[in-house]
Amino acid sequence: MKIITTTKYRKLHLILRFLHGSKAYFAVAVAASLISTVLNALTPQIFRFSIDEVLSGNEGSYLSDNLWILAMTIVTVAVASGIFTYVSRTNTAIAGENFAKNLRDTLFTHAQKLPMKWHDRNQTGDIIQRCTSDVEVIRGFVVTQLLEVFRTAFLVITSFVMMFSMNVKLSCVVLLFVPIVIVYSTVFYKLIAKRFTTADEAEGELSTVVQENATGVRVVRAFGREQFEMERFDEKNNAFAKLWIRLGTLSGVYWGIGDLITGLQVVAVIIFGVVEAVNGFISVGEFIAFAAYNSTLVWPIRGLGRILSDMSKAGVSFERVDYIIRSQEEEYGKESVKNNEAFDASTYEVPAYDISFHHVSFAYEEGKDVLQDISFTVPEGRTFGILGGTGSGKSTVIQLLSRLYELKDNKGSISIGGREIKDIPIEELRRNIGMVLQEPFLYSRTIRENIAASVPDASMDEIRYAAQIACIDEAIMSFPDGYETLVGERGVTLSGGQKQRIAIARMLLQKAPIMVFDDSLSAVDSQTDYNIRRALKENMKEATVILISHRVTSLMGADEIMVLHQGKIEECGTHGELIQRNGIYRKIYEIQMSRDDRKKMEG
Ligand SMILES: Nc1ncnc2c1ncn2[C@@H]1O[C@H](COP(=O)(O)OP(=O)(O)OP(=O)(O)O)[C@@H](O)[C@H]1O
Repeated sequence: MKIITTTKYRKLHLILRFLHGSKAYFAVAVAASLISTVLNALTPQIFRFSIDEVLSGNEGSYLSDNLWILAMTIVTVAVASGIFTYVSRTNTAIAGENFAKNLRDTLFTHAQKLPMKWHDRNQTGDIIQRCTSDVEVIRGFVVTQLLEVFRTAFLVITSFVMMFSMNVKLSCVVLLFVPIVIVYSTVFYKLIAKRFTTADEAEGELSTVVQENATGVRVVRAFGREQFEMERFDEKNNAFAKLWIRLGTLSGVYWGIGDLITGLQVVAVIIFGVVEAVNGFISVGEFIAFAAYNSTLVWPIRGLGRILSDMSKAGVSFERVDYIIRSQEEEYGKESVKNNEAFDASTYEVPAYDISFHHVSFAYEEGKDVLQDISFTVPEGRTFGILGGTGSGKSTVIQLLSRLYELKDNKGSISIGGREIKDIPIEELRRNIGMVLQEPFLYSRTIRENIAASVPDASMDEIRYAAQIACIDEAIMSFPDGYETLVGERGVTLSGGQKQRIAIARMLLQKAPIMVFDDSLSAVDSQTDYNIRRALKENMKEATVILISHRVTSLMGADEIMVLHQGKIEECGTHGELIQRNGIYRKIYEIQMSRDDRKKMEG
């Protein structure tokens, strides 16, 4: 998958966009975190004051006689800091979850609108990973690391203000280490960024293998491909593990060297602090407070490396997620229609339904035409059959008709009712074309919901009527739960023919004026195929129908039949004309039908 560059500004823009509706929570979280940091910075000062007060031998002073006041102050500050930490965490959680929800919503909605070409180019596993784990990495960055960056910056400033106010020389010693740690962390950040990209891509490949095997488990078993698939999985799994081991080793080196720098910093502060204390430039209380500030600084500054490394991970995830967000949506329709504010897809009407292909050529990939100079017309209300061997381009014809793939300029034109389909708003076009695809897809929901997917508010009578025409009502009623039977992994396993008929019922319910059957009766027996076609003819007289099939019997009744061969029209005519012509159609017919069958059909 191509990675596009997402600049810092773009990332910031995305963060602000998806924080929409929860910016206030985020602001409260930052403010509460900063207040808690200030409160924590006060504690060493109270220590300092207490120690110096007691050691000064200033007996009789009010505070040395009432040390409980100092103790209570420390407790009060700790409690207040705890409350602000709580406020910060809860608001962070709300902001973070809203952020992730907005981001997931956008990705899902946008992915729905991306063209088929985009889906062909991108692996499902990888898309899933971008919409799930990458979103999680970004969420973690926004709610944890980003807040930590604010907090660390504020902590460093507050601590240095306190330290410089006590002893400039000693503060400079601590300050010396800050750029060393930051430079060191940044170098590490750069080093690790590329490796995270590779690791994420490897995770995507691994998910794809798992997803393919989960969905294609029957094929894997049927062809005895378990060993092959296990080896394929092992290969991806090993590559993935190796990448993470390398990342782990790199992190180990980073943390090891980081420990060394921290140790040196602590030693330097102790040595210089003792020297300053012995020379009387710093009191014992100040020295202890100094040591406390130094230790509170050490971890956030060291953590900066972790934050930066997580930021590099989030940076990669941002690019991966942005790849989806930036991908161009399907062209909606003619610009003039799209930009017309008064446009309402629900009232826009395709004028009439006769379909015309005019010198259409098409290639999925550059230079490899799968359709060549295809021209035909289907008058409104007629049935048009397409016959052809596998890969001859039958499905491509209907995918172009519904604009699942766009026709290139100068490669012919397709029109419905005299109007070019590129000028018809895509929503409207698809609302008028009911399609049953070669491999019907059913949701893991009830049969009723699956049929009603095309018209969610359809009545039970309408649903049953569609199912009766598709010759599936009886079978559905024989299930104990009838139309409420759950389909899929947690429900019944339907046969291929049953799935096809449910998909047909779903399409019939849509009552589209154009109906397309892409080899969608291949899994039903000839008798059921005939029953369905007869019921369709009786009940859907007005519809313009395109029927794709390998089976001559399915097409014989069509008003016109087009025979495709390697993307070209081989023959066109009625069944009778094509039989007379003695060409490829007749050959297929004779192969498929025994003489007795032919007599029966013709008689
Ligand atoms: N999304 C795609 N990307 C690239 N090539 C494709 C795509 N879909 C189909 N093709 C290629 O286009 C050619 C025509 O495919 P099409 O699916 O239209 O054939 P078909 O006649 O419907 O075949 P079948 O009867 O096997 O379904 C084939 O060579 C196929 O490999």
